[in-house]
Amino acid sequence: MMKNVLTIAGSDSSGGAGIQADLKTFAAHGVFGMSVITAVTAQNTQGVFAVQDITPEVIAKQMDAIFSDIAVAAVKIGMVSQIETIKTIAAKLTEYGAINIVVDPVMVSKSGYHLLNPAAEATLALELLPQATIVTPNIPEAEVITGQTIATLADMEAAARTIFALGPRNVLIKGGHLDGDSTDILFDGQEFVHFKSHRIETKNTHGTGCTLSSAIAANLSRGLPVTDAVAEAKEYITIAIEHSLTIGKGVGPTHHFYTLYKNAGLLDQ
Ligand SMILES: Nc1ncnc2c1ncn2[C@@H]1O[C@H](COP(=O)(O)OP(=O)(O)OP(=O)(O)O)[C@@H](O)[C@H]1O
Ligand SMILES: Cc1ncc(COP(=O)(O)O)c(N)n1
Repeated sequence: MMKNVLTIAGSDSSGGAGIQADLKTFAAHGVFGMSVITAVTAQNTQGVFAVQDITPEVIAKQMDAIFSDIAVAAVKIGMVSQIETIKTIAAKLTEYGAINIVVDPVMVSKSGYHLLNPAAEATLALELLPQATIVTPNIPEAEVITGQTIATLADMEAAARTIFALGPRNVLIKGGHLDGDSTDILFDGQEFVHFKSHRIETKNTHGTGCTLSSAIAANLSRGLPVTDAVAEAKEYITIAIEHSLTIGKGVGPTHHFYTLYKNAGLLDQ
């Protein structure tokens, strides 16, 4: 039976990141996507120009509407903006006993806009990380959460240990921001697993983190163990970046449906 997967995140008007990337990723994985919108951003490949946060009351109502009616097999959490937003989401996840929770601790957009109020960073770590099946910070986010500097794979492993101590069951530190190969490191409290891909030379990496975390959530919803869920998600994002789309004048999006379109003979249309 098709699994139902929820994203709790912000809307990206240009469709490359946030809710839009998440729903496309869910569709590409054959799961039924649902969304709780935390904020509406006016955004394109060049920057973020305005943000309207959705009130905690309306976020709570969106979660009630979904969880009171539909079985949710996994939840991905992205942009969460404000302290009260985070507290509301954390309380509702507890109330409904949500499972397979993937927390992507989105802080600053590629274009440099603070999508998370810096005053809410500690709340995110305290309230959401303990509920996470897996948390997926990029390097700058891992540096903020830990206060540690990360320049090497060994630094990534050390930061993963520090973040694990905050309560998530697994930590995946993404290596997209280091030079050289793009290696993501998974830590389950016991062992490290490295997921390596060669660095793809492209400027089009808008929404890569959103896409990876949604792919992990989709894979967890199908019952895959965490290591397999991450391995398959890493393959998916690598293909999506390899075939990224030069849309707009700035940092373009990735291609969510490359393999599906290829198999259906749709690529030349
Ligand atoms: N140039 C690249 N070549 C290959 N893989 C990449 C590249 N850039 C990012 N990745 C991969 O994409 C995934 C997302 O990593 P990244 O560090 O870019 O996350 P992020 O900064 O949170 O993304 P975003 O903020 O755009 O959502 C990781 O699996 C990473 O290894
Ligand atoms: C609504 C929303 N959520 C997340 C991101 C992060 O993606 P990126 O770092 O590629 O800008 C974004 N830009 N917008």
